[in-house]
Amino acid sequence: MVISGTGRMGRQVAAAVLAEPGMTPVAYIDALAERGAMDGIPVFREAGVGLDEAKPHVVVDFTNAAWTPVIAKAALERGIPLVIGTTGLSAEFMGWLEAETRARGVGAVVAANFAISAVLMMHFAKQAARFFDHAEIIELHHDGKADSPSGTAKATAEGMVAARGRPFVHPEPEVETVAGARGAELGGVAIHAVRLPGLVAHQEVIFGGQGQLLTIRQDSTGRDSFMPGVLLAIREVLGRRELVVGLDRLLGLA
Ligand SMILES: NC(=O)C1=CN([C@@H]2O[C@H](COP(=O)(O)OP(=O)(O)OC[C@H]3O[C@@H](n4cnc5c(N)ncnc54)[C@H](OP(=O)(O)O)[C@@H]3O)[C@@H](O)[C@H]2O)C=CC1
Ligand SMILES: O=C(O)C1=N[C@H](C(=O)O)C[C@H](O)C1
Repeated sequence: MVISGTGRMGRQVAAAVLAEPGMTPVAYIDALAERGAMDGIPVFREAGVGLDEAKPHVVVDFTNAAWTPVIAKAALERGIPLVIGTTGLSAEFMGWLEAETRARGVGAVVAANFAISAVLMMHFAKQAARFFDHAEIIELHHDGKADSPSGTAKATAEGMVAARGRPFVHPEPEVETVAGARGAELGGVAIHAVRLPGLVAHQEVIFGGQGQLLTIRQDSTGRDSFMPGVLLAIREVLGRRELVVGLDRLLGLA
């Protein structure tokens, strides 16, 4: 296994893979890395060189929307399947990945969230979506997070709108005394992003109706929450020949 990214998630994946029978982290690839090895694992800075030297069965990427297209291109050119957890990826890149995996017959799994509790939270939010006209999302993350809103929040809102077949009702303020007070908006769902030290990754989906509220809340209290999903995706991607978006598809939920 080659791990793209030596950040919080890359290193957590390396530890999980190391502890998993039958899996070995053979190298990291990190374009910005200053050291030649981390945790006893060699670090390559150039994608092609790293893949040619390490010859992995799978690449796992947790980096940044600027880097993921680079490692994805290098991996697919070599026929190596990918598991991608990086969020904030462009629609253009996702379209390219869909076409490229299909054309080459090489698998890729892209999931905004690998925690089973988050996958279920998104699943339940989709189920509730057709019973309410109003919904808002509060996502809460650590203060080091690069992208806002979170990929999970976007995927949740998109899934809810698709499940319902039309946008939610989004009440606009008559007067907005501080710009952005109503948050971002996707398909009528207001999304509010909280960034604080002390948080890991959390989300509330709040549905409002006549005299009632439904709140679906999910908490990742540690990055170990993502590891069973990542390991499942690594195993599954080897048997795939095209792009799979969302862990729900690997869990029989979609
Ligand atoms: N799908 C899921 O379940 C989860 C997804 N994520 C997503 O994973 C991604 C990484 O998260 P996290 O590990 O916390 O982030 P970190 O900031 O800790 O790590 C990011 C990694 O990407 C590298 N990187 C950043 N920018 C670039 C660039 N322009 N070119 C090349 N490499 C770059 C960093 O290199 P360096 O350290 O050398 O600067 C680092 O190795 C995020 O998109 C996050 O949203 C996170 C948790 C769960
Ligand atoms: O950056 C993070 O930490 C996380 N990113 C993913 C996202 O953007 O949804 C998944 C999880 O929320 C943790």
